[in-house]
Amino acid sequence: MSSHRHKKRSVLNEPLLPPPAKLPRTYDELPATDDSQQLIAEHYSNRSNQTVQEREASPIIHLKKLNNWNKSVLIQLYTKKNDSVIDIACGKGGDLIKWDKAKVSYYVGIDLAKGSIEDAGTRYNGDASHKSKSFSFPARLIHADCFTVHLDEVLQDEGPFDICSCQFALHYSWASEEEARAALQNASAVLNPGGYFIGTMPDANVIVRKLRETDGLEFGNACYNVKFGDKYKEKKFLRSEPFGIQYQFHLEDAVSCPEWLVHFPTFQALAKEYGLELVFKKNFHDFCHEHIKTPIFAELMKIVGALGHGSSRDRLSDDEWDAAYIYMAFVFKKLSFAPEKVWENSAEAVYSGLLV
Ligand SMILES: C[S@@+](CC[C@H](N)C(=O)[O-])C[C@H]1O[C@@H](n2cnc3c(N)ncnc32)[C@H](O)[C@@H]1O
Repeated sequence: MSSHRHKKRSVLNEPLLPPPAKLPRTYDELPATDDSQQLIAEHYSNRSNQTVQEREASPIIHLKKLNNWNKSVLIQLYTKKNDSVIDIACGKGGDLIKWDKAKVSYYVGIDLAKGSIEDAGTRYNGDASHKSKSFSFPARLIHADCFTVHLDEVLQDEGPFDICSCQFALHYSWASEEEARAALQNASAVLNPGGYFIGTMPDANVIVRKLRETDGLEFGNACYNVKFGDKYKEKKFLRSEPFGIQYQFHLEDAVSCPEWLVHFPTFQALAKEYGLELVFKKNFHDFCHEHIKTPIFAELMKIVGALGHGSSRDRLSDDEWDAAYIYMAFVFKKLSFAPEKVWENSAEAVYSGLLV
């Protein structure tokens, strides 16, 4: 008995996470949008696939690994064997292996950045110089704008799905109410009743709190930078205008483009309109602290090496841990009696499919 307990403790005690940051107060006021979709698509399309060596040399390698661990945990918590999955804003298919480990039966990945969809195809199929890992599930990759295209119509012969995943991307839909609604309508429309909408995105509470704590309109550290425009010099955001609150985001060696705050209470209320009920939301610090307690996830943390081995060069830095604090995870469940929502804006959007 005691040896069993001792064994368990050693798993829980190691690896050690830094303490969570103090949770922010909820910000109570929020307040526009320009056409930035093109910029976002180009930014992500133009990011080249890194080699393993380039990736390991990244100044935020431990943060990238920690983010991957968070996504893996979320996927493993909510995916059952043989589930079908739709990955909204799938990027370069960085989660394909995670879905393989979760033993899904079918995968559809969709992204606005054509270059990223092509890279995802290469990751799945391999290319002339690299034979890919062979995945145990069939996949379809589609180049489309997930926040304007009606995905249920595009995928009417394939859905509904058990899991809808949107990792590090939902905030791009908050450029306008139309896009935020379309994102949620899509997530709901492609899901089976009882299915899960899982995701990760910036934590607007933390961002607004940090903005208010800083003298100017800019904050960050060696890993990231957030900059608001003069329009927000009062640092007040109207609850009645929760969409289109843009800031410029830079994450070293990863992202440099406009992003939008997602006011969570509004997000939750909108999701409910589309038959999606909140299961949980959690800042990454709390999410990490909670799930590192589970031996298999602690073991996974060691395998992915997010915390490193403790030497000054090989460990999650304080700045990386502080950068993790600006993100959160969320899960919604599709109600079995979800309302039938009709698309209000039926503008036809262009998409092109790429079968892999
Ligand atoms: C930070 S990356 C995350 C990629 C991937 N989900 C991951 O976790 O590795 C954000 C992704 O959102 C995509 N994106 C942004 N706006 C989009 C839209 N309207 N429709 C589809 N994808 C979009 C970008 O092209 C980019 O691939």
